[in-house]
Formats: sequence, structure tokens, C-alpha cells
Amino acid sequence: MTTRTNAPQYLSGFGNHFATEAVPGALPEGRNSPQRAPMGLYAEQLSGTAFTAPRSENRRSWLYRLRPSAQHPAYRPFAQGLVRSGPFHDAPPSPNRMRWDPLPVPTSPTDWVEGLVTYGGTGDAEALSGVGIHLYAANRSMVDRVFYCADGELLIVPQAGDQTFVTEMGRIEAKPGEIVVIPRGVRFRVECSGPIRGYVCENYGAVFRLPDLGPIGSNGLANPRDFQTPVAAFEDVDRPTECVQKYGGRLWTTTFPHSPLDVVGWHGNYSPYKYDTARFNTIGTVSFDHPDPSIFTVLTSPSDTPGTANCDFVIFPPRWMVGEDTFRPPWFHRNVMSEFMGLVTGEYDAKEGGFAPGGASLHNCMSGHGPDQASYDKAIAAELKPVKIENTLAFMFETRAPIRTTEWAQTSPTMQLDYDDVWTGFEKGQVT
Ligand SMILES: O=C(O)Cc1cc(O)ccc1O
Ligand SMILES: [Fe+2]
Repeated sequence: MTTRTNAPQYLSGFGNHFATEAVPGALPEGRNSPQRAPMGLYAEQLSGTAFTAPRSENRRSWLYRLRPSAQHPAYRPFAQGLVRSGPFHDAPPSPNRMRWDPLPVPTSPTDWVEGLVTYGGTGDAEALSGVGIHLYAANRSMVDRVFYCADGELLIVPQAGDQTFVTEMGRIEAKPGEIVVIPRGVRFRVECSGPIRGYVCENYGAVFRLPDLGPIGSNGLANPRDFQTPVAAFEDVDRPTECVQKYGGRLWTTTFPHSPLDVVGWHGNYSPYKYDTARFNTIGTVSFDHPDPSIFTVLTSPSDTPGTANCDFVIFPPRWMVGEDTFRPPWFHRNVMSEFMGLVTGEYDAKEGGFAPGGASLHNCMSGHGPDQASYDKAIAAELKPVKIENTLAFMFETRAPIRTTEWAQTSPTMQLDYDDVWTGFEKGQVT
């Protein structure tokens, strides 16, 4: 057995066509599928879009591996646990605002797959539209087990603990503050040396991409060069390795006679990546009023309707607030888009308490929400000097379709049954 997993190194750029080999000469020159691939490797195309998708949309990579991916027995059902999928008919749709305390760290040994809990989602995995929203809490590495999702791309937001994503296309080390995107179909193992937690947006729809910048111009928000794709790294492991996949909403398992993380070289533009949100070029008002949070969009999965995302991934990072004569926190609002929020660290400026790191909230289509009483009182009394919001990172998965929650999410002891009370005490305006 040999394992060649070099310290992670990354290739820079969003959606680039990369070429990387863990062993020089693993990639064929000038063609994808020569009669015999170098070193007796097996060439495999992995497509993330239809072959005929327009060039600007088209995503595929060529993988050169020790053994064909096809070399495995049939998949059988795997313990479904708390993983659910669209269409979400687990529980009736609810217009209620919801908030949850953080997931407790598990007390028994739990790896990333076993620690996944679905809170809700939209759409239908089989219709290639919508999202599944999951959280995870785990305390041990996946051992001789890998996972892949056939139902969607995974946007992972680590919240606690350092987490390594050993993927078949290379190794990604991530810490809270960074995000990791694993394309549909790419196999990986999550390793950790202690408790970890995080959030997952499983994107059934069009792959995430950078938003258009419009009048912002050619730079800003998340800059393409800050996205990091791992260099090729492989393991030559002949121990049986379980492969769990999510397919058609169900979890399935099979056992490969070897580790399927055996890609010695690959090239193409369909690959996992990470991004450090500290690199986000946050843009805000330098005059007055609180802009729509779309200015904080890191990645977007478009729908067929222009400007109306299947899912936007939006962050609320540290930033200066300088607006004059302005109510600076998020205003009261009712939106057609639905908002699932999480908090990686710190405090969120619309909530003085109750929204804890590792917690989550949901404000669905047309549900009134905004600052809680304490944040409101503070904001209308504040001296409007420049203030830096520091040591915080909240985020939002914003979706075009209302988010349906799972039965678990609606009945979990972590659900805050008194959440509505944060808006009960407001005094009446005085009309004279
Ligand atoms: O509800 C929220 O806290 C998210 C949000 C933030 C903001 O600045 C404006 C609108 C919005 O939905
Ligand atoms: Fe909102």
C-alpha cells in the first residue's frame, strides 16, 4: 500500500481549465483517450453538464485512475438516518419563522456521513432544480469510507473544527471561514481530529458560479483568483473501501475492493474548490440606506428566470458601516425569495441574542422579519460614526422557491418555540 497525499497545494482561479498530475507523465499529451493511457491508468470522463451545454456553461474533467470507477458490486440501501431530499413532503409547508439552536456535538462516534441532518429544502432532486439544506456535527474521520452525491453539488460551510476533504481530485484543508464546493459525483472523505460542525447546501440545479457584477465593474465581491482547486493527489490502497452515495434522495452503499480515491492526474474544468471568505471584497453604501444583501453574493446557481436564483450563497462578513441618517442593520422586510441563514462565528447585526454560532434560521416567502427589538432600539439610538462590524460571519442560502422543512426540523428540541417573541414588544408609531 502506498499513499501519495502531498501537503495540499492549490491551483488558483474560478472555473479554470486545470491540468494537474501527482506523478509526472500521468496525463496523456494532446488527446484525452489514447489507445493506452500512460502508466496503464484508466481514462474516465466525468461530466457535470450535458455534453452539448454551451461552451460557457460546459463543465467536464478527464480523470486518469488506477482502476476504473466501474469496478464495484451493486449498491444496496444505506441507513437513511436524518437525510431527506426534494421533493420535501416529510411535513406540511409552514409559513412560520423558525430558528434553531446549534446541533449538539455527538456523544457517540459519528463521522461526517452519519452526522448529516436535513433541515429542509426546495424543488426536486430528480427535476434538477432546488436545494437540500443540511447541517452536520461529527467527531471522527471517515475511515475506509467515501461519499458522493449524485443528486447535487455540495456547498459546504464549515462552522467548527478544522476539516479535511480528501477528494478523488485532490486534498482540501478547510477551516471555519472558508467554504468548500464538491461537484456532483466527486467522491470524498472528511477527516477531522476532533469535533466538527457545518452547513451544506446541496444544489440540485445549475452549478454555482460567480454572480455578474453589473455596474460594480470588472472586480469585486469574490474575485476569481481566490478560488483554490487542489492539485491531483491519490491513494494506492487495496483495503476494501465503502462508497456511500446519495442518489434519488436515498443513501446507498457498495464496497470497492480498493480506495476509489485513486486519480493520479486529471484535467478539465469540473473540480472541487475552496474559498476563504476573508478574501471577499465587501461592498456597501458610502452614502445612506442599507443596500439589498445581493451585494454580498459569493456564488449563485441561476434558474431559468433571469436574476431569480435557484440559490444564492450570500455572506455577511466583517465590514465598515458608514451610512449617514440610516437605519444600519437589516430593515424589516417581506421577500418573495426564501432565506435560510447560518452563523459561523460572532453575532449577527439584526439579532442581539438567540442566533448562536452553529444555529440556523428560516424566513420563508413573504414572512415578515428583520431586526429584533434589542437591535432595533440600539440602531435608532446609535451615534452614526463609522463603525466596524468585526469578528463575525453569517451567511444565507437564498432560494427562489419556498423552503419546506423536514419533520425533524419542525419537531427538534433545538427548535426555538419562542422565536416569534423577538418581534412582540415594538411600540406603536405616534401619528400626530
Ligand atoms: O433577513 C436577514 O437578516 C437577511 C437580510 C439581510 C439584509 O441586510 C437585508 C435583507 C435580508 O433579508
Ligand atoms: Fe431577510
